[in-house]
Formats: sequence, C-alpha cells, structure tokens
Amino acid sequence: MSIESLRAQIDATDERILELLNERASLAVAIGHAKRAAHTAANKEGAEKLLRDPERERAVLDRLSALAKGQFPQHAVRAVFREVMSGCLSLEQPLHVAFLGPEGTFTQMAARYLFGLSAQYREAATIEGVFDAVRTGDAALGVVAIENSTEGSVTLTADLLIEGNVVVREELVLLIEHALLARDSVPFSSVQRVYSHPQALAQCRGWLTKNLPGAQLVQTASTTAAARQALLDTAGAAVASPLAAELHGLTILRERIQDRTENATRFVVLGKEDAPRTGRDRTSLAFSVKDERGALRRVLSAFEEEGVNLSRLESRPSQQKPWDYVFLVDLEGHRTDDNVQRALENLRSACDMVKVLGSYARRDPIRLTSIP
Ligand SMILES: C=C(O[C@@H]1C=C(C(=O)O)C=C[C@H]1O)C(=O)O
Repeated sequence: MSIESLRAQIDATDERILELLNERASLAVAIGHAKRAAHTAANKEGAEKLLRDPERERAVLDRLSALAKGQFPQHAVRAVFREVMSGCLSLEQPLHVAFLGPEGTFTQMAARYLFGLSAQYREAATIEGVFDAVRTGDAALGVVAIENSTEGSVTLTADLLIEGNVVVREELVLLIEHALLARDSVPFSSVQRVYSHPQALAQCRGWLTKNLPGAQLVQTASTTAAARQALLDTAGAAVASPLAAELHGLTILRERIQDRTENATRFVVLGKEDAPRTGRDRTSLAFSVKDERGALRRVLSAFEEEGVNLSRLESRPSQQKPWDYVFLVDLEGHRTDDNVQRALENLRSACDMVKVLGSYARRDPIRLTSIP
C-alpha cells in the first residue's frame, strides 16, 4: 500500500479519534454539571467545590495502562490520557495550580505531570508564595517539595504546613537525575564554575569533588536559574535536570552525576481538603510533647500499640520559643482508619499539640523521561 494511501487512512482515523474526544468532552461537561448540582444540594453556601477528582483520574489511567497491550506504546497512553483528562476537566472548571518556580524546575515538571497542560499555572517565587496562593484561593492547589532522599526535609515546607490551614492532598515522588549542562562551546576540561541550587549541589557533592575539584560552586535560587547562568558563562556549567538542557538549549556534558542512584524528591500537592481513604494511604502529622519524662515514649507506644507503622519521624524547632521542638511524623494509614484514630486519641494525652497535616494516597517513585 502506498504512503499516500496509508496517510489517508491515518487522516480518517484521526477524525474518528477527534469525534470520540468531543463525545468524551461532552460527557465530562455533563458530569461537571451533575457534580455542581450535588454539591449545591449538599452545601448551601461556601466556596465553589473543586470538581477535580484525582482518585477517579488515577483509576482511569491505571485501567487504560492495563488495557494498553496493543501497538500504541504503554508509556504514551498515560501521557495522552493525562492531557485528555486535563482538557476535559478544564471544560468543567478552570484548575488553578501554584508551583514553586521558575519555569523548568522539577517542581514545575511534577505539577505538569499531575495536572497536564490545560491547568492554569501560577508561578510562585517562594514556597510561602505557593502556600499563600492556596490559602487565599488564588490557586485551588499548590505544588512544593517536602523532602529529598539525600538531603532530608525541606524545612520551610514543614514549618508552613504546621503553621497554616493548608493540608496535603496528594504526593508525587520523582526520581531526580542531575546532569552537568553547559553552552555548546564549553568543553568539560574548561569548566571553572558550577551553578545550581544548594540542594542539587549537595546531591552531587561527591561527584563534583572527584571530577571538578577546582571548580567554584555557585549557589543559585533554582536549577533553572543555574541553567540561565551557564548560558552566560563561557567557563561555567549547571547542575540541573537533563530535561533542562532541552528547555534552555544547553549541551549535556555528563549525565547521572547525583551521588545516589536512587535520588528522589517527594512533592506534595497542597489544598484546602485532604484525600478520601483508598486503603493505601499515608498520613502526615505534627505534634509537640509535654515537658514530662517519658512523654515521647508514650507517643511512640501509642502508635505501636495500635499497629501503626511510622515511615518518618523528625524534630523541628517549634518557631514558638527557643529549644522548643515539634515532631513531624509520616504514618501508614488514613486518619479515618480505626487504629489511626485510636492512636491519635491516645497520643493526645502526652502532647501539647497534635495536628494532622493530611491523609493522602501513597505513590511509588516515578522517573520522568520527557518534559511533561
Ligand atoms: C469527568 C470527570 O471529571 C474530571 C475529569 C476526569 C476525566 O476526564 O476522566 C476524571 C475526573 C475528574 O477530575 C469525573 O469526575 O468523572
């Protein structure tokens, strides 16, 4: 069969796909109306409810990924239907998402992976700016990093979660690969300055010490800012995502320079409400113990007695008074689970403060292979 004939068949097939997308969009609009009616009936006043349903979106993607046994690549199924759903949701209700900028950061890539290109993004210059956008309603959701597997917690995110009335709605764990990027004309041997965010430099500290011992390390506000600096410096290079090379027209001098192969950053989606129970959940909470002997042991016993597994426990200065500490805990389970509820009740007797920062579905780490 000739190419022209095959292309004619592709054109006809594309038209059928377009018809089905329009049919799907009409169904989504109808569902949007039904959700609004149900919400209005249930809540006579208050801000408009967020119509996005992440659990349903996850179910759609998982079902289609499982069905994708044909010619079309399975990894592409998710990307295609991520955008199909992003477009359908935008017909029901604009989705405003704040993220820690600037453009090209891992945080932006995490946001686009979750919400697609039809969401309306608001770039915030600081982590506080993301929290403020969600708190004021300027954005329905926000995306920030909460911890890295090499560097530990993003302490400001933790502090703002403890302080504010914003909770964790979802999580996304990205496997972070760092590369050394430079302008086309810069050979590896002439790199004298390396630019990047402090966390990225720290995640590549061993490699940089071994391979560029004489280079000056210059901290920047973000890996995107580092890429922009590298474009201007004929003896400079940036530590950033290999995907940033595509974004900024840089050359990859070295790939996978992070010290730990499985270097991952956990991002959280911030919202006014946390997630419904799925049976595979995580709950983040903060507590401060009474100044009594054995108070912390009683707290840990409260979890152990109810069979609640803790996946993270760390202390943070309370920001209230010097040498006063708050503990941050991630536990396996949803705050509505009976054993978690009993554990929370029991630990309250040993604590001055207990604050649930959100219950949400646990997600396995993913590796981005292209810019979402
Ligand atoms: C269509 C719906 O609304 C949104 C769009 C979805 C989709 O395109 O499949 C799924 C969940 C929602 O975020 C729905 O809730 O079913």
